[in-house]
Amino acid sequence: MSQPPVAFITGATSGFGRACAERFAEAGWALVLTGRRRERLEEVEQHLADKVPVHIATLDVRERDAVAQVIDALPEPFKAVKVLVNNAGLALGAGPAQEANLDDWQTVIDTNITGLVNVTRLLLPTLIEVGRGAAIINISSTAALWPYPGSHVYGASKSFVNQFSYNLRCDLKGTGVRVTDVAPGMAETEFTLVRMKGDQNAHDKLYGGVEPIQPEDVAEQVFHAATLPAHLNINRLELMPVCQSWGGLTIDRD
Ligand SMILES: NC(=O)C1=CN([C@@H]2O[C@H](COP(=O)(O)OP(=O)(O)OC[C@H]3O[C@@H](n4cnc5c(N)ncnc54)[C@H](OP(=O)(O)O)[C@@H]3O)[C@@H](O)[C@H]2O)C=CC1
Ligand SMILES: O=CCS(=O)(=O)O
Repeated sequence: MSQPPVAFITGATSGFGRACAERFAEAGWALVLTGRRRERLEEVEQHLADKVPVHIATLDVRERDAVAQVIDALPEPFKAVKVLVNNAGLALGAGPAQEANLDDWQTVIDTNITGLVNVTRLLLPTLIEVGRGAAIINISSTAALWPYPGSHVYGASKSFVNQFSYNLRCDLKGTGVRVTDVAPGMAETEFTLVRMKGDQNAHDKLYGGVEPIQPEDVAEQVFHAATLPAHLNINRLELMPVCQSWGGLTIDRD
């Protein structure tokens, strides 16, 4: 009997990553689920393991050696990763750049840029070996392209993800490996709780009285992009809730 295809998802303990795990499981994919919170990984595993093969690995994507170890130690049925969902990421703080905490900036850069690069580079040989039909789905953000006050390093880190995705496509030409940059706008996950360091009021205020994107909405788009016919590549997929649009430029007057 043939093995199910394997999806490797970073940040599968919450939000988009967890919803992606559920979406791929629904379609019968085997899952490699990673994140820092072990108990959350176990919870997701428990929820999905009666449907599909699941391998969990506690992993901080910032740690290159740990990423290499997790990939090297993948059990046989999980080795041939066909889809990588680079989802792990965060923002920290929402105040102006001049008030930002430099350690927070470093964490955002290390996670959203270095972490994503670590996982991508170390899985590229596998993805290339799988070849036609393989896919890298990178979660960037509307903040990659649309500036707003307080986005500073977060938005810039997502611009990196966007351009890295395009540049990967250039280098992967001829390998069959697709690359898609998925750029969601405002979505209700643990993102704001993390960004605002546990401030539940900030979470409730942002998502109250509107209809934000839900994790399942993003998972559906990720799954769609990852399972297109093998000759097709969505380069960038930007997604907003209907309640969100642009505010225009601002002017500082005397
Ligand atoms: N919510 C939103 O409005 C939007 C979010 N995004 C992006 O989507 C992605 C997912 O965020 P979202 O689901 O919203 O937020 P959540 O906070 O719900 O999920 C973030 C996930 O990233 C993981 N993570 C964070 N840091 C690390 C790390 N160093 N190593 C490994 N895993 C890590 C967390 O797992 P753990 O803590 O267990 O390690 C968690 O599973 C992020 O890249 C975010 O920037 C993009 C556009 C909009
Ligand atoms: O990436 C997250 C969306 S936003 O908070 O930057 O608008």
